[in-house]
Parts: sequence; C-alpha cells; structure tokens
Amino acid sequence: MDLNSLNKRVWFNSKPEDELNWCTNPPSVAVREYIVSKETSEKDQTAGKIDQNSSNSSPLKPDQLSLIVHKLMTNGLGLATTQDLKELKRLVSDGQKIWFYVVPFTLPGELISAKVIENSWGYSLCDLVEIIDNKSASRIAPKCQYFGKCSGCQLQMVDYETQLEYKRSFVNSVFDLENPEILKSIKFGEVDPVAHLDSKSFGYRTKLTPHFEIFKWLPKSQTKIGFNYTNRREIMDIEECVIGTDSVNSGLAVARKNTMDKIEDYKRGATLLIRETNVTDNGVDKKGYVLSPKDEVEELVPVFVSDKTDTCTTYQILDYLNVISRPDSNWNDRIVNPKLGDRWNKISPPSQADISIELCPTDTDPICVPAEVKLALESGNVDIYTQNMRFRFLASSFFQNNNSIIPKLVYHVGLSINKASLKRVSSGRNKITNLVDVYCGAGLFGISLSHGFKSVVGIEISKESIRNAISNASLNNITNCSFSQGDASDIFAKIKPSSSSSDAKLDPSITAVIIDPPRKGSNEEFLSQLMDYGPAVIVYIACGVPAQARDINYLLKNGNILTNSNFSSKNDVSMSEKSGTPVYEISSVTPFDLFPQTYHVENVVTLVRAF
Ligand SMILES: C[S@@+](CC[C@H](N)C(=O)[O-])C[C@H]1O[C@@H](n2cnc3c(N)ncnc32)[C@H](O)[C@@H]1O
Repeated sequence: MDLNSLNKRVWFNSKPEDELNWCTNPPSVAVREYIVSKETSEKDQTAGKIDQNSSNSSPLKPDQLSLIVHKLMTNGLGLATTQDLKELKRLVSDGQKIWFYVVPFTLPGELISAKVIENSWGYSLCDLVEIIDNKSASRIAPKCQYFGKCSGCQLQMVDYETQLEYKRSFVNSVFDLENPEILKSIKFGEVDPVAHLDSKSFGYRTKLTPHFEIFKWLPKSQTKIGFNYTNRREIMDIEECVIGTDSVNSGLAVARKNTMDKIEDYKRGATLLIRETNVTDNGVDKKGYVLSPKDEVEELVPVFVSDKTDTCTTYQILDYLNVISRPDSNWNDRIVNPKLGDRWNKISPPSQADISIELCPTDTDPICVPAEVKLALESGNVDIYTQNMRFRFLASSFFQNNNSIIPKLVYHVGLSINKASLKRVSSGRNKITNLVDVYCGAGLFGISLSHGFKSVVGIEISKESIRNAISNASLNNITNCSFSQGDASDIFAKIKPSSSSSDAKLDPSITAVIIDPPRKGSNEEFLSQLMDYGPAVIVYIACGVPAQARDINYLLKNGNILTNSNFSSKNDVSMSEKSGTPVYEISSVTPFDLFPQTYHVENVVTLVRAF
C-alpha cells in the first residue's frame, strides 16, 4: 500500500501534497496556524460528514473519549484511536477511514480518556484526562509538580532507560520516514544506542527563558512568569524547573522577584534569560546566573512554540497506517526497539593509537580558577569551563545548554575523525590534519579539538559569536585556529579546492568538516558546495533530526552516499572515480541525550569518504 492510496483514507484529502511537503520543509508556526484556522470550520464539517458514512470514530469535540494509545511519536505525543489494534487493522484492511487522536503524556498500550482540544487534518489534538487501564510498565511518577500541564517536558512519566530507547527509535523513525534507504546505508545497519549521562537526567539545563505577558484585564500583581501550558497559548506560573541546574533555578527566583518588583513599568511583557556561568572564587565553585540585557525588552517571545514545527504528525500517521496494513509487519518493533545492544559503552580514555587527537574525556567539567571571570557577570557574558578549556560568550548568543555531556559529545566527534584518519593512514593515504568547523558558534568544537590538527578554520554567521570564537582561541592560548564571519554558502563559494592547491589548509583530502547547523538544518546550496569540495570526513551534528535526515537524503539522492544499490557494481565505483563525485559511507549515527525528559535529541552522523 503506498502513501498516495493512504491519503484517501485519512481525512486530509483536500491538500495531501501540502501536508507531505511540511514533513520535509515544515512551515513556520504562523503559516501552519493560518492554514489550520482557515480550514478548521471546513474540516469540522467534513469530519462530521465522513463520520456519518463511516463505521469509525467521531472527530467532533466530545468532552471525553476512551482511546487506546498505539505509539509514541517522535514529537513525544501519543497516537491513539478509539479501536484496539486488532480492530484498527481490520478497518484498515477493509478500506475504512480512520480518525486519529494525538494525546500528550500517554504511552503505547494504555487505555486513556481524553478531551479534544482542536481538530486538524486527519486527527484531533487532545488533553489527557486520565489513564483508565493498562498503565505502561515504564510509567513512573514525574518529579516535577508542573509536569502534565507545562509544555517544557514531554517524557518525565517514562523511566529514563525507556526514554533512551524511545529516542533511539525516534531517530530511526525520522530517517525511515525521510527515506528508508538512509538506514540501509548505515555501515553497521543501525542507529547507535543513545549516549547519555544517567546521573544528569535532571538538573542539567544551564539556560532558562521564562516569559510573561501583561493583560489589560488582569492586575499586574497577578502576572504569571513561566512557560506555556501544553496545548495552549497561555503562560503557566513556574517557580522551579527540575531539568534546570541549581544555579539557574536560583537565578529564576531572583529574576522573578526583580521582575515583579518593577512589574508596573512593563506595558506588554518580556522574556527573561537566565544562564549558568561557571564562576570560581579562590578555588571554591560558586555558580552564578546572568540576566542578559534582553530582560528589559518589552516584547513577548513565546519560547516553546517553535518545537511544534519540527515533526509532522500527519506524515507519522500515514507511516503508521502503512506499517500496520502490511500483514507481516512487526509493528511493535517500530515503537520501541528493546535491543539496545552495547555498541555505546562508557567512554574510556583514548588508547595510545587514538592519541593524535588530544581530548579530555571526563564526564564532569574541570574547573579552572581565573579571578577575572567574575567580571563576566557584569558584562552580560557567560563563562563555561569544559574539557580544561574556557569559553566565553554573550548570554543571548548560542551555546550548548547541557554542560555535563559536552565532553562526551566533543570526544565522540574527535574520535570519529581520528578513526577515519587512522584508517586512511593504514591504507597508505595522508593523515587528516585540517579541520573546518562550519556553524561554529563560539568555537566549541573547533577549539576543543584544535590540539589534534595543524589548522582549524571556523565559519559562523553571527558577528557576536565569531568575536567570541576569536577571543576564546586566545583565552585558551590556541594559535592554530582562524575564523571567518559570514553565511556558510557565501564563504564556501570562495573555496577553490584542489589537492595541489598552494594553500594546504584547503586540501580536501586531508580535511575533516564538522557541520552543526541550527534546527532548520543546512541547505542545498551549501550541501552541493560541500560535495564539490569533497572533504575526507564530514561530521553532521544536529538538534533538528528531521532536517538532518532531509539533508542526508539530499546527498543520497545525488549519489553521494554509498548504498548497496547505487554502488553495487565495480563499474559504478569506477564511474564515480572518473567523474570525481565524492561518495561517502555513513560510518555511524549516534544520538546524544542532551535534553533528558523532553523528546529532543542531538544526533551525530559521521560520513567518511569512500571514493
Ligand atoms: C546549533 S548552533 C552550533 C554552534 C556551535 N557549533 C556550538 O556547538 O556551540 C548553530 C550556529 O550556526 C550559526 N548559523 C546559522 N545560520 C548560519 C549560516 N547560514 N552560516 C553560518 N553560520 C550560521 C548560528 O549563528 C549558530 O551559532
């Protein structure tokens, strides 16, 4: 059964192509909301009409529905119907129309009651009312008093081991949805288990951005400062965030008090930015908080809204229908893969053979003690010590928000490049000596890994971040790093690579490229420039896995990824060698749990040039 025929079964016949496009290019929240609000009345009518002609469930807005949850989607929401799986399969094979329900805080197999909040194409978004029966064995009591209402965390009700299994299956599903060939191209045939730090599954987040809004009808003294409610554009008053570190929580208390003290001055609202800085004083660790100049901005910036754009519920429903409609499908495997395997063991110090990249693979941040760091608090800067290095950046600019796992992530990136380099050397080719860190921010990856390379070039669009990167290299006495400010494609357009180039820094055969773009991913222009360049290794780090899968698929479709089908014969290989088109092997796909208790996952894909 193909996706086109399934389109006729679910109730978004009007514009199925638009829906599918969203999956690869999700529209902005504003566009999506516009389309949804424009279509809502029509959809409700259509839904009612279809309901009369169908043996199936009602998509109208009843107060309470009994539902069975079938799977946890990659956005952390449960996918449910009124039927059990057996009945659902029967209806699907009879060609009946199915209406789905999307319910947060629910787990596969659970019988729940839910209330419809709004209807969308093919499904209704619901609030969970209660778990009626078949409570999941992995369900635990959440740690946070706000969990279940606050939109910040989606998975606190799941034990941590199962969260990791889910995240691995999320990465699998996202690649599978984009193009099943991607998974087949992975060298070991599977996504690695999720790398994590068990001890830091709470109290890890070093940045909080609560916000508030002033309403004419509400006395200012009753203003709520916090995060949005789940499923609502309304702010929930939050006094503490259990995924935040102790220091950002103490910052939250101060920021809330300061704001309420001057609340009469605000006309609309603001976002507060609270970031942890590692400040040490006379060897005693004294973590502090920073309120950026932004806390004065009289503008509401909703914090969690963008989360909704990076997955496509409708597409996942289509995929689910596709899977359960196959008589031989082992659908259960796609919900959670219980076989974690042990390919990701605890990081051990590098062996002698790995030493050409020097790293400090510790799980905790080593603390250095420069007294002048205290000034950072006054200037709106943040200082982070990690891997025996010091990074300073403007509080409002990008830096990873989970310090505890940074060493493990950076170490993995360095080790992936080093392994590829050693392999090249063992087959008589040159060692990788150059690193290009694209989307480098304040220089975290390039500077941390600089000891393993002759030269490092960082590329970054933000002027502020590039200034930070340059001064971070000198703060750490690193002399082999240079940085270029500008759009990645504009800078790559100027590179004229050739292994005989007089500028050895640009020789692609001895160069590794790290790309770590924003959530929306990279773009075709940059990816094709990267392929024209053809470096020895590419490490693609992503917080937006759907966009990463789209970008990898772009390379796959253009013949740049080694698959069984496209390079099975010797002829193909020699053709590729003749044409000079670089062909890469996906040597590993390793998710990192930078965001425990939420559905987010950071994913690292390593591409090693095969020809
Ligand atoms: C996810 S952050 C990664 C930063 C850095 N690698 C780190 O881990 O700290 C993405 C970075 O890409 C930068 N960026 C966004 N669009 C860009 C573009 N078109 N060209 C170059 N850099 C860009 C952003 O300013 C941001 O610093």
